Amino acid sequence: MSLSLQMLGTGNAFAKNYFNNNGLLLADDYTLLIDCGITAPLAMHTIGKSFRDVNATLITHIHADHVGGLEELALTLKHVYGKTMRLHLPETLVEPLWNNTLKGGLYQKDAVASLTDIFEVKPMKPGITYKLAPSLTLEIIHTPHIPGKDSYSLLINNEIFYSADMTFQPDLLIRLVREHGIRMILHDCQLGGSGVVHTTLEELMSLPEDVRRIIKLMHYSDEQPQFVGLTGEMEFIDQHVIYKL
Ligand SMILES: O=c1ccn([C@@H]2O[C@@H]3COP(=O)(O)O[C@H]3[C@H]2O)c(=O)[nH]1
Ligand SMILES: [Zn+2]
Ligand SMILES: [Zn+2]
Repeated sequence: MSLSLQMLGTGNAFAKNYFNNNGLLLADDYTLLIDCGITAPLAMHTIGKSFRDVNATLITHIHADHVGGLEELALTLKHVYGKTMRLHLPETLVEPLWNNTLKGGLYQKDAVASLTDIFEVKPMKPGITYKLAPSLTLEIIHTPHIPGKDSYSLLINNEIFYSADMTFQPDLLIRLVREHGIRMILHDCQLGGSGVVHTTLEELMSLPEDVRRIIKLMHYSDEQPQFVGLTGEMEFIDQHVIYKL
């Protein structure tokens, strides 16, 4: 069994030197796109891949750096390739993703009036393990981000935690490592300021050593090069590099 991750981008919502924090999870010959932000179509083009190469897409929450590329994805697949993308997403996001984000661009009288008319929708509930492919299972965990905006982190194969955008949750992280045996944490990382809607580097640095040791940092600002070497045991992941998980 082979599991790898290639981030299409590792930047935060306002980064200009990095694409949006979206990733390709490669489980043997199955590819899952985790989030599809505004820059995802260009990032895919940059690494020489097409949305046709993706078996399914998963959405963590509704912010443009995570869903802004879905209109292009859906229209390209439908009108250029005659395909439909399988879309895994928390059930609470199905209605707002359509009504608040995609309807404006994708609605078509008598043809496309809901998310299920343009995607193969697979709603998910927290606490249930979903088998997406022979060597890939996924569970969603509701994690705090912005008041009133549902956001969900991921448990991959019951051994890797992939954070959505989230505020600092030390108890969850410690529990995942010490009680659940998680062996890797991919975490969003705000390099400066206070962690109002994201987790800051300073907060992650305050975690115990056994937790820090398995953290990889993503969703960072253009200031990232100034922080290389200043993150303790935690390493930045680079966009487009394929990491064996
Ligand atoms: O109360 C708020 C709400 C939002 N924001 C910014 O908007 C961005 C939206 O995408 P993001 O979730 O990746 O990051 C968010 C932040 O950079 C913020 O700083 N404070
Ligand atoms: Zn984001
Ligand atoms: Zn967000």
